[in-house]
Amino acid sequence: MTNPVLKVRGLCKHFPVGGKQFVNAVNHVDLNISPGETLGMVGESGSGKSTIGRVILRLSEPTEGSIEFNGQDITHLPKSKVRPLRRDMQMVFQDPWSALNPRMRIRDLIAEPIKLHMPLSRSERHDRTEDLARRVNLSTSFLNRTPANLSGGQLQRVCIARAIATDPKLIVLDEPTSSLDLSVRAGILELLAEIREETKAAMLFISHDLGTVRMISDRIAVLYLGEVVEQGQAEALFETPAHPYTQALLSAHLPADPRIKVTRHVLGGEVPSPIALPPGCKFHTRCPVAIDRCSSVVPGTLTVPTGQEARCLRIPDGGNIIQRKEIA
Ligand SMILES: Nc1ncnc2c1ncn2[C@@H]1O[C@H](COP(=O)(O)OP(=O)(O)OP(=O)(O)O)[C@@H](O)[C@H]1O
Repeated sequence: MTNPVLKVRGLCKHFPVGGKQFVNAVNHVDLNISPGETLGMVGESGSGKSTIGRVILRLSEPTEGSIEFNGQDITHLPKSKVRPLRRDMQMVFQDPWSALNPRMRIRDLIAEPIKLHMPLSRSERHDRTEDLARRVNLSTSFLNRTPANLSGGQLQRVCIARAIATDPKLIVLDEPTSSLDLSVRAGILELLAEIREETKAAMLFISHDLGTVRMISDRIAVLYLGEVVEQGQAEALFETPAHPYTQALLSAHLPADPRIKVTRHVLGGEVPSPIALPPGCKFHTRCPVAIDRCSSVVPGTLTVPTGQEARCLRIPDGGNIIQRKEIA
């Protein structure tokens, strides 16, 4: 097996919010991403997706746990030593308009990371910039324009060109298609898939949209209140979701097709506050199949027959038990 590009263990991020209170945004997360692999991370708003992305790239400091990048422990690396690593780990954000300096030409925006990290001559940089524009299917006629003259999809292509400019080993994409029109999303996803094939970069693809995540991911991690409740191969996770939360997310997302026989789980109640996390399983307050024990016992991680890892006390009861209870 190839060594993972990214190995995260027991990662926690707690934001102090006055007094002795903390927002427990990320709680004991374990992740691996291999070269050429895309890990999709899904969860509702506030589940900690963006925070994980930022902490992994050391844009935000971890509270606990470890982050290994390319075999190097970067958890506590001083900022001065993190800076040169930026060449190898890049990020693409949701909103290309605010990610790009509106006063710069597209040419200079794409050349910026090259200038910062690669010892190339002026003409080599020029060639590389044009080559990058072509790789993201952006006409080179755009290069002398400023962002105001491009559409959202074209600007996101510029952001992707910047992200791949230095041949990074890891790219974190935080909702990269969410601000774009439906009609241009598929094109951006195709581009990302091509780039992954070409470059073998590891990708962490963050999205609240299951359909998008399914299209691009090899594996998927499902987050609830800052915790990975289920993680596994995309196919297995979509076909036979193990955790009641994954089942609820999927059934909410599924089209009403009478040929598909699934139990519909509709989640009741509110997401608890990350300042006062529930004891036991954090999902028990909304779980359709919770039993008394779930409110006091923290479930460990176990592997189900279809390969996913899930944290749920009900799974050892035989898995199917979760499917059986019909919630209207
Ligand atoms: N700087 C901060 N200070 C305090 N709390 C924060 C801070 N940043 C994030 N949080 C909190 O941490 C939790 C996780 O936020 P995060 O943005 O990572 O979630 P998310 O899953 O990316 O949500 P969204 O899809 O809405 O972006 C939320 O409760 C959020 O309010």
